Parts: sequence; structure tokens; C-alpha cells
Amino acid sequence: MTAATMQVSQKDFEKAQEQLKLLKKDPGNETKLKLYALFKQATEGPCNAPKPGMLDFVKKAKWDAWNSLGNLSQDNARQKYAELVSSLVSAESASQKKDASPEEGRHDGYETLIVTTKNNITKIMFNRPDRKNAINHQMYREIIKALEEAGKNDSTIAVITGNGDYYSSGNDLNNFANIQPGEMEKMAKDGAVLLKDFVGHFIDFPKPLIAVVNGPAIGICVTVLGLCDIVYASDRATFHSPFSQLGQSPEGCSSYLFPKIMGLAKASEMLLFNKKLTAAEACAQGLVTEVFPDNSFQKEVWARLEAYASLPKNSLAVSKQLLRSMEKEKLHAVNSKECEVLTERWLSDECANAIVSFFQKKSKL
Ligand SMILES: CCCCCC/C=C/C(=O)SCCNC(=O)CCNC(=O)[C@H](O)C(C)(C)COP(=O)(O)OP(=O)(O)OC[C@H]1O[C@@H](n2cnc3c(N)ncnc32)[C@H](O)[C@@H]1OP(=O)(O)O
Repeated sequence: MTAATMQVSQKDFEKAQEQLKLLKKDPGNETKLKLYALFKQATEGPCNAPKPGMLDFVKKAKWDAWNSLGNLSQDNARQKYAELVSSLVSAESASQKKDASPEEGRHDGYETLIVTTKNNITKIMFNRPDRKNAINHQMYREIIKALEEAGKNDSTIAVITGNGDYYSSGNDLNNFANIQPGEMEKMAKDGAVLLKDFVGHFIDFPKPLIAVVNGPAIGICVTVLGLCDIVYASDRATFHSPFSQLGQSPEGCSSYLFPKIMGLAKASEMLLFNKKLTAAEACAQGLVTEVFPDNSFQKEVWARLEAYASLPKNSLAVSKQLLRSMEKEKLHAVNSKECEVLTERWLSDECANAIVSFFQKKSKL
């Protein structure tokens, strides 16, 4: 080795020591031992320390690592140390770049959702996990936009799911907060227009629409399940539509579809008496297509959906439309009626008291 290389190597060695301190991720014990051994070899030469006792595990491991370098020269040890640090720095910066780069196929322009198209599937993921994916006004509008995009793009199927531990806790009750007395009627009317449009987009969705219910589901996100073509649920999911508890009334065409799906008595337990169903109960009553163990839920469901999404796209679309077309007009009429009734409910004392009670409970915690 020439004097010039030795100089560079010494400089690199010092730089590497500084770079090592800046690493954010622990490189792991094996690498740390290698670094330790190379550092000792580079600064002190071959191992000259007495061998530690068998039970002094840490010192023994360090000694073994240093001793294993034998007669490696100090220059070579410095060089190898610098190379190892450099590889750790490169790996960390590559993984940071990967984390920062947008998810493959991710659609722009959404704040409350993550929308992606991959493997012929457009995935619409509720993304307010810290609010249990409660649906605020912006999110209603973004879901409408995402359904419009998914209906027109090249994907074969669309999937709705939730990010985090909840599927969705339904309507964000803040949609009813901070409304001045004189603005109540406007709030109710605007809310009904938005809701009708939202549910209308589920009724008219032209391709297979699949709900992947990853956790508890409440309110509006339960009722529109009747408008989805398939509902897969984790065994951690629950289904709750506490409308009378909230002084409200059913929406999402559930007043018509739930009795058709599960029979009038079971639908009444859910929609009138706030009965919360487990995933197994919802499956037995026909609202859920199949339940999967939570620990294999994502793997099993997405493998199945990818297989479905490789089927002929146009055949699936026309068949879905055939299955739904007889009911479409009826469903739009039901949607209009439900929104009309809800407009009145939102102006009722029963509803106002329930909302106040939710916020009072929160403020007491
Ligand atoms: C255009 C309008 C259309 C309206 C359509 C009609 C729709 C009707 C419905 O959807 S009715 C259903 C409404 N939803 C609820 O009543 C659920 C209310 N939330 C809860 O009961 C609980 O938060 C919970 C059971 C979902 C979760 O309980 P827990 O595990 O104890 O978590 P937290 O309560 O601490 O939740 C964390 C954080 O999120 C806030 N949050 C959760 N859900 C909602 C919600 N739906 N609206 C507003 N905020 C919600 C919760 O308050 C916590 O906030 P904090 O950290 O305290 O600030």
C-alpha cells in the first residue's frame, strides 16, 4: 500500500467514525461486533488482550471478533471499517428514500384517503386512523371523487377498507358541532344533499365494489355495505348502527336492503334497537360474505381479490350492472326518502341531545 492510499484510508477511517454516529438505525449485534473488531485492529493492531472467561458473554464475543482478525494489517482494518460504515450509510439512505417515495400507483389529491391502483384493483382506504376513520365532510367528498375515478379507470374491481384498527366509526360527529342556532336548517339541508350524493355513488358504481372490513364499523359505513357486492370481514370487526341512540334514522338504503338481506326482525334489531353484531353474526345474517381470522386477514383477502381482479373486466362490469339494475330506481327512491327523514331528525331535540352527550362524555375523560 502506498503512502497516499494510507493517508486516504486514515482520513476515511476518521470520517467513517463520524458517519457511524449519525446512523439512525441500530445496525444489529453482528455488525456492531465486526465494527468493534475492525476498530480495535485498526487502532491497536492484532488482539493482545487476555481471553475473557466463558461466562463473560459480551466481553468474550468482542474478544472473539477482534481475535478472529488475526494478523490483518492496521491499514487494511481501517479500510475495511470505512467500507463497512459506508455500506451501512448507503443502505440506510436507500431505505429512507424508499419510505419517502410515494406508494406505487398512488392517486394524487386526497387528504383523508389513500387511493391506489395496482394489479387491476383500485383501493380506497379511509385514512384518519387517529379519529377511528370517522367520516368528515371532506372525506365524504373525497370518497365520492374516488368512486368516480375508480368507476372510470382501468381497474377491474374497487375495494374500500380502513387504515388502522377501525374500518370506520361512521359519520364524524363534529359535522354537527359548532353550528349556530340560525344555521341548523342549512346544516341539515346541506348534509342531506351531501349524503344523498354519497350514497348515490354507491348505488351507481359500475364495477364490482368490495368492502374489506378490517375492524369495527359504525353507522353510515355499515349501512352502505348493503350496496357493496362482496363484504369480507376480519373476525375483529363488529357492525353497529346506533341510529335511535343518536336520535337519527337509517341511511345508505339500509331501511330497504337490510330487511331484504337479513329478514325484517334481524334488521329491526340492528336498525331500531342498536344491536351490535359480531363478524360471525353479520355473516350468518348475510351482511358479510366471509369472515377471516385477523392474523391472516390481509394476506388471504388480498390474494383472493387479486385472483378476482384478473377475470375479464367487461364481463364483470356488465354482470354486476345486471345484478343491480332491477333495483337501481328503487334504491335511488329509498335514498331520497331516507335523506328527507334524516333532515328532520337532525333538527330534532333527540339528535341534538345525543350529540351533546357524546361531546360531554369526551370532555369528562
Ligand atoms: C353529511 C352527513 C351525513 C350523515 C350521515 C348519517 C350517519 C350516521 C352515522 O354514521 S351514526 C354513527 C356515528 N358514529 C358514532 O356514534 C361513533 C362515535 N364514536 C365512538 O363511540 C367512539 O369514539 C368509538 C367507539 C368509535 C371508539 O372509542 P375508543 O376506542 O374509546 O376511542 P376514542 O373514543 O378515544 O376515539 C379516538 C378519537 O376519535 C374520535 N372519534 C372517534 N369516532 C368519532 C366520530 N364518529 N366522530 C367524531 N369523533 C370521533 C374520538 O372522539 C377520540 O377523539 P379525542 O382523542 O377524544 O379527541
